[in-house]
Amino acid sequence: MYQLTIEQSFDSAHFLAGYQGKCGNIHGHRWRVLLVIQEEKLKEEQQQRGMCVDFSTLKDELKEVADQYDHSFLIEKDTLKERTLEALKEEGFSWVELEFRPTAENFAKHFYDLFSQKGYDVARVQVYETPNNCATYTES
Ligand SMILES: Nc1nc2c(c(=O)[nH]1)N=C([C@H](O)[C@H](O)COP(=O)(O)OP(=O)(O)OP(=O)(O)O)CN2
Repeated sequence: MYQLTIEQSFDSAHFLAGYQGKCGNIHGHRWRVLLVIQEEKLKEEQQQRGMCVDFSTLKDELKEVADQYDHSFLIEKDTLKERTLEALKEEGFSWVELEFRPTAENFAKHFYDLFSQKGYDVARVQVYETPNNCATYTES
């Protein structure tokens, strides 16, 4: 089995709704996402001969996803008042509404599912929320 690992990152603000402690306040992270995909066999033809998939293809796909969150405010759906969102909008701030609480675990599963849906055999996804804190999601 061959495995490829690709890393991308994004800088975002978030808070954990309902969290008793400092992470309940708005704060920022540089989120590092490590995507590991696997293949039994390498491609045999043309450009990708001897590869599972071209690193640059995978890197671009992960960057496209990471860029959706970059320099944004990640808000779990229904956790801020409508008038707070209106005020953010008036100030010209942008945010991304998430269906899940923005924890490292939930992001790891989110990226796992996304790349599985794209047709990759995803071995695992690791999300570093800080240099020392990392969550891994795998199904194998
Ligand atoms: N299992 C999880 N625990 C926590 C998560 C998470 O995603 N999964 N997230 C948070 C907070 O977002 C927090 O910012 C990160 O944790 P923490 O270690 O408290 O952050 P720091 O490294 O900045 O803490 P220092 O005390 O400054 O070292 C909380 N828990």
